[in-house]
Amino acid sequence: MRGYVTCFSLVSNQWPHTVVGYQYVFGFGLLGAFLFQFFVEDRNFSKGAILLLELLPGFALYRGLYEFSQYSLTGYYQGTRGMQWKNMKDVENGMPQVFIIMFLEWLLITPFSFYLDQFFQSNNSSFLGEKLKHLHQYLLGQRMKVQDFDTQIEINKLDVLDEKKSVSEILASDATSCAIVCDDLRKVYHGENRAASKYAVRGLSLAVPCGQCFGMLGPNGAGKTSSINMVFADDWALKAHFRYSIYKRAGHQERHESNLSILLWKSLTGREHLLFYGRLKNLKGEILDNVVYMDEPSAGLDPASRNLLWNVVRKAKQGRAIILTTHSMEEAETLCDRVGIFVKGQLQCIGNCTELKSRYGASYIFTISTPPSQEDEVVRMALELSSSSKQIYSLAGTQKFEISKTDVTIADVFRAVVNAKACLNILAWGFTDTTLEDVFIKVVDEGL
Ligand SMILES: Nc1ncnc2c1ncn2[C@@H]1O[C@H](COP(=O)(O)OP(=O)(O)OP(=O)(O)O)[C@@H](O)[C@H]1O
Repeated sequence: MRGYVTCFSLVSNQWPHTVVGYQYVFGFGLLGAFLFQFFVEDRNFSKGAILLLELLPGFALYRGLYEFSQYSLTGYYQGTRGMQWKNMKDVENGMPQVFIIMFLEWLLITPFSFYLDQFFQSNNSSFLGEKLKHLHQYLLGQRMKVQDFDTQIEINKLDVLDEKKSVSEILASDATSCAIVCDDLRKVYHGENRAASKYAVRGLSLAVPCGQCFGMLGPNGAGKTSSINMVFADDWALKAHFRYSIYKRAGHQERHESNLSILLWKSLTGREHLLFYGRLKNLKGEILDNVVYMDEPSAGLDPASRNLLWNVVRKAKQGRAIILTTHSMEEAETLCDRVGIFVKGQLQCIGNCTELKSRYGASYIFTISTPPSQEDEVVRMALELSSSSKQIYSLAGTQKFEISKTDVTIADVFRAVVNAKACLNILAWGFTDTTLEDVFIKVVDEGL
């Protein structure tokens, strides 16, 4: 019995499986005692049918134990020694078949149990477990489908291409002041069961020098945390595409090696890999200790604590590279020397906030609030200011228009509002240059 419990426990060490294992053994014990045993003892019952029943592991085990008990009972009353090897030849006891069946089933069930064990443990991230999952998908005819899978990820944004170019130059040069250099970083989440796999990070190339704070912006699920986790967190595998500036620091002769896959351990973090290879190259601690990352650090903080945090970050920036993810445009403008906006795992634009605003902000934003009944007059007024005025927001009398900078001057808008006050009940109005938030919305809209 114990052998079978062990066999079923192998399926998983989680208790529900063990309970099922015990129930199986117990159930077959009862069936054996109240059903199968009568067939065995009935001399007229077909031997072939018994053999078929013994193909069920529980019955084969029961038959073996039953025969052992019969021999020991006889031995007890007749003074013999119970079942011995020579008794294997007795045609009536069927022990050779039992041993053969159990041996063959052991050969089959052991790897199968191991397969189930690896496959069903949801938190199993072992290499073998992953391979078995893929094998399972393959066997089910579910060859791994990677959502929007492109082996060659296309980048058509000039600023992003420039960043990629400078990463290549940094990797090609002997010395660099960059604390972080990511080259073509990618992350794929393999779908559970029949779900398609997904590219969470698509070819991120980024160089962050010491003393710079880089802001990662993007909508929920854009791949910011996945990118950061690949560099820093404990339980993520590094891809062979990912190279750290450590190799550059390690010396000229390492360049060739850095372009090849290096030995990566799943149990080590990006930082620990850095330390390991760095120490092998006799690098000093301070080189390895100059990177900080913050994932939405001010989320949930009150304004006073947030200001305090921002001051600390500003001070900490000296001599360190900081990567920060945030949904607060104010935080990005306050702390970041450069920002990158991510959409669907891909960097859509990169640069400092002023650059991005002037690049993406060819328009002013004209906001005006009136009673809802006067909305149409306001739209007419915006169109009079510029025929290309574009309404970008309208709710309960508050409307926002995008007006090209080449079409109007600030004075034109002031004049139009003063004139409109004669016939419209203007509750509030504003005229602003493009904000980082506008850039964000625009870039995200384009990228989706
Ligand atoms: N463990 C995981 N398994 C499968 N998919 C995942 C896993 N973690 C993240 N994803 C998916 O990868 C994509 C990127 O997620 P990620 O958390 O990196 O985005 P994010 O930009 O940090 O989002 P947020 O701003 O909400 O933190 C998302 O579509 C997410 O659903």
